[in-house]
Amino acid sequence: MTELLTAAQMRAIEQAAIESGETTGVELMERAGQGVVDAIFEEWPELAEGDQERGAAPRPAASPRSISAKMKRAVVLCGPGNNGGDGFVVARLLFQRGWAVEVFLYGNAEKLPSDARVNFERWLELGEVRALEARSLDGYAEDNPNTKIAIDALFGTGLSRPFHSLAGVQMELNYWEACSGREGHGISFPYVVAIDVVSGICSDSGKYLGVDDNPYDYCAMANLTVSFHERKLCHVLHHGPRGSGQISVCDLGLKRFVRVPNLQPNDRVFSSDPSFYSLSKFGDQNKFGSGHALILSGGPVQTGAARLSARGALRIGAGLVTLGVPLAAQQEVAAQVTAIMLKPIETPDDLTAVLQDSRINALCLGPALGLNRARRLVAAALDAGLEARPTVFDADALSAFADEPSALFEMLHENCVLTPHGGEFARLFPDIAEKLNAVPTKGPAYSKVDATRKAAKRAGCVVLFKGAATVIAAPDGRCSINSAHYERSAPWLATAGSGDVLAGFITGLLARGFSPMQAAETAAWLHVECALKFGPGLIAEDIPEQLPAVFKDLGV
Ligand SMILES: NC(=O)C1=CN([C@@H]2O[C@H](COP(=O)(O)OP(=O)(O)OC[C@H]3O[C@@H](n4cnc5c(N)ncnc54)[C@H](O)[C@@H]3O)[C@@H](O)[C@H]2O)[C@@H](O)CC1
Ligand SMILES: Nc1ncnc2c1ncn2[C@@H]1O[C@H](COP(=O)(O)OP(=O)(O)O)[C@@H](O)[C@H]1O
Ligand SMILES: [K+]
Repeated sequence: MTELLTAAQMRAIEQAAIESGETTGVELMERAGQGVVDAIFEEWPELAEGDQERGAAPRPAASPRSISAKMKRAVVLCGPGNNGGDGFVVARLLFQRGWAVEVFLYGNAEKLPSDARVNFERWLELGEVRALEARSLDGYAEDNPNTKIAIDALFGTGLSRPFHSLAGVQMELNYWEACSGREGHGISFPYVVAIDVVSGICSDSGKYLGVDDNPYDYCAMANLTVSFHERKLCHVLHHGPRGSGQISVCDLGLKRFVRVPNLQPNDRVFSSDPSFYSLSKFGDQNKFGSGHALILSGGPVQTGAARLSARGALRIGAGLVTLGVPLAAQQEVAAQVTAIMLKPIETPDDLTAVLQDSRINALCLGPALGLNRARRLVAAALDAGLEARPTVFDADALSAFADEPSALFEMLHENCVLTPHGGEFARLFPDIAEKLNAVPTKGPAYSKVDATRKAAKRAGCVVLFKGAATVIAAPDGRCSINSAHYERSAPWLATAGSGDVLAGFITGLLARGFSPMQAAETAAWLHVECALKFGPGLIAEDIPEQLPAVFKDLGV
């Protein structure tokens, strides 16, 4: 598992490294700038061709007047903090490779923090710094057709309030990002490279601060974002993935400092993957050794969702899977399933009777269950047979409590998992959703991580909040994110019934003995893997059928 850091955690790690005496802020900034340059040439190797080292010796050649039109050009936009400091380092390093580099500063050079100031002065020995104004980039790409790279070093982890003051510059970066790499009308546009965080995005939440509508039309965006040490939360949350382009992480040599005292295990957020948990089956267990999952179905013509869940639970390795079906839907379900078993469950008493079998060790309620049926069955589900039986609540089992979420929370126990999408989340946790959806006016803004942690605490169980970034949190603060972005982008997963399969995956893993947190994390990760395995054209029925191939790839 890799870690996803908040700005405060990153600062604490840097601080610990500097206080240890092993490094200095200036040295870290140099490594950061070098990392950005390395990442640029790794992403676009053709840009490195023909570069000739100028060496480090100061020379006055950077004056715009003495720059040849044939030289590759970079424009570097530096801000008032250390992110700007990284920008000055990048400017110097590109200059030393023989590039024409033009540097703009937003803010007062006198007020730059000390490390950034050092690099500002180093740059001044090589070239000029112009004041960045709203219209500074108007017509820039057209007037300077050899501009290959634009560096966004305006704000990084320190953005604390909305940044609208340079709307013209931000829109130009947005336009360049969209047009770069494409030839059109004889003009080529530079690639936009953001240092650490795309300027305008809050590092902890991934939200463009102060923005409530579509930010992709007018906020700064990047083709490549180069971050340091570990990815930040913004790289996987909210607007962050789309705004960041690709992510490259540069190692600053700080690994030793990750365990600084103020990083408590449950304050940390990880990127979920199944590397910690074994999916293999061992020994000579019989089928009951892998558990028995019960999935409750809705009534006639509403059985498809539960069947998808059941198929998911069986494929992921539950030893037995039974569908609990009302009498009127028995024939319909029986005609559609083979290895999956059926039990008539009409009333709460029927459910209580079935659950006396303690071998049924995982339960799923929700997919197309119907609001009334859900409301009637939940209490029996939580109260019968096995104590604290692992139980997944999805879809209708969540919405059924929209009027009185606390009635549900009072019944839940620590082995439950709630799997809301955005709408269901807002029904169960309206105040939290309101806070999450409000236009953020200052950073760090309230994030999906904050919201899911708070929800898990309130519900007293694991909450898996779905989306392209699925956030999973436990009441004690443990949290991970399953991100379907970048190389794991899986937009085909947003298809009817896909969430039902996920609920089945979690239930199946609970039946196999996974803890609620492990089951949710592993299921969410495998869900995306299945979508990637199948690719475009995926429908919900295909998802469970990819598991054998995914398991094979994993060596399960
Ligand atoms: N601290 C370190 O040792 C290192 C820091 N690094 C870089 O430093 C960055 C963090 O630096 P900082 O903490 O200085 O933060 P930033 O450089 O992101 O900017 C903070 C400054 O911007 C101002 N500001 C915030 N929002 C504003 C707005 N909307 N309009 C105008 N001004 C605004 C703040 O008051 C502060 O002066 C990282 O993202 C990374 O790029 C790297 O060099 C690696 C080493
Ligand atoms: N853009 C996306 N990329 C990847 N996965 C997504 C995306 N949008 C939604 N998902 C995933 O698809 C599933 C949809 O579930 P849900 O909304 O409950 O749908 P349904 O009720 O139709 O089953 C969830 O697992 C969610 O995390
Ligand atoms: K930046």
